[in-house]
Amino acid sequence: MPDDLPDDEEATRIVCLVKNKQPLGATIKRNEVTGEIFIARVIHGGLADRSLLHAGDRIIEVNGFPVDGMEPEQVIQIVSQGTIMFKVIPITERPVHSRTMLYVRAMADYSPQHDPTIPCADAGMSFRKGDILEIVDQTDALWWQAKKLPSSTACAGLIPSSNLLKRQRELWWSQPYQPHACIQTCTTQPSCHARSPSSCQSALNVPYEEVVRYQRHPQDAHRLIALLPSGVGVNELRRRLIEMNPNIFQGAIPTTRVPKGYEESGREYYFTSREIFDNMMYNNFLEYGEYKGNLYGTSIDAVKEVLSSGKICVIDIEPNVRTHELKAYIIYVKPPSLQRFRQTRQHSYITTNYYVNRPFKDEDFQEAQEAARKIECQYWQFFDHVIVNDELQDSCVQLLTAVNRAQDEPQWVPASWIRPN
Ligand SMILES: Nc1ncnc2c1ncn2[C@@H]1O[C@H](COP(=O)(O)OP(=O)(O)OP(=O)(O)O)[C@@H](O)[C@H]1O
Repeated sequence: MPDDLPDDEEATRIVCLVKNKQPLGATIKRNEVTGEIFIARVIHGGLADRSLLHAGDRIIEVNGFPVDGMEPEQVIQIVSQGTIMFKVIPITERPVHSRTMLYVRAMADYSPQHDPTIPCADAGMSFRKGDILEIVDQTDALWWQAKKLPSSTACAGLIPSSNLLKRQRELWWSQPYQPHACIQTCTTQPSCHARSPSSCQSALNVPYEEVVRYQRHPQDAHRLIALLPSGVGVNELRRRLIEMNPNIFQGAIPTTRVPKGYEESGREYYFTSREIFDNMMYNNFLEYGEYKGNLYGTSIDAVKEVLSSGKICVIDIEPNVRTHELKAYIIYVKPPSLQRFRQTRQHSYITTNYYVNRPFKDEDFQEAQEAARKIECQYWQFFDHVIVNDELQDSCVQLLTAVNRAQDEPQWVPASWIRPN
């Protein structure tokens, strides 16, 4: 160090880095009163972070040019590719990073390129509803830093904080929630609502749902397996699963539908009369609905009975079953392309409100695809697994694999299921 340094000279740090095409991973701001340029935020795992630049450092020079009084845009122009030398006065008291272990499931789609409010679109991270995000920094009340899981990159991206995204509901939450027309949530008993602390409805009011990794203990009850929607073969898949091993798999939905030849009451469904169904409706159902002229219900007690017998309960119903008690694993059965739909269903029969077992028509495929589009808009974020029901045999294998994984391997579940308060 030179001997003649003035006493009041502040300690500076020279940071030299070689920048390729990747972004610097930092944003800068100007103090409007003094004209001084500061590093506003450093993206976790980015180039600036790895080069030991910190939020709050004051930039004095870039490549030998003094930057005080410059517009931030002018500074950015100097920071192009190649070797960059920053002379900075390091921030004296670095804020303690609130590095939290927070994982969330996104309930909305987000694209930084379409967000006029983001401080730097290049530093932003896009996500789709249903994506699991690791929130690595919540220091800023408006802009969090996150990584999308499973993540191969070390570098985080900017995303709107929960509060900010909530305020931008119209912009990002393009599909407001509309309950399925034929399913009515049971309102006759207030306890029905209390039974579903983390149902879809409550999760739809927050932009991010906190999640944790959960693995069922071998001695715990099995997770409920819910297949949806109707019309793409869920009935057939469920039936085949149960048929494969009726000692392990069982259904638990009361219905007023007449059993098909191969069905047994208490195995695929509980076949019951309208009078008994009506009585059950008032004290036993989480939800119920009419489908093709027959009533179906989610009887919480029937599901619990199957689970407490040690079996795996498989139902086909709307995903209102997201409760900490049942820890439902939701499998979405998606229609294949129109062409594959036609090919695979050539020898299959459909039952509608008016016909029992008639061949499939093009309208049926179009209707199923339209219904799937709507279901995806409303519920995609809640699906734990997606099976495209193309080749039936193939779908059965996929279903069995998914069901086993749900029971025996760690999965993301709402945090409220594990710590209800
Ligand atoms: N992948 C597939 N390939 C060929 N046929 C299929 C396939 N999946 C289902 N099917 C057949 O399509 C018909 C309708 O299937 P299924 O009864 O499972 O309908 P669903 O989607 O459960 O609707 P619903 O609730 O109206 O019964 C059945 O004959 C079934 O065997």
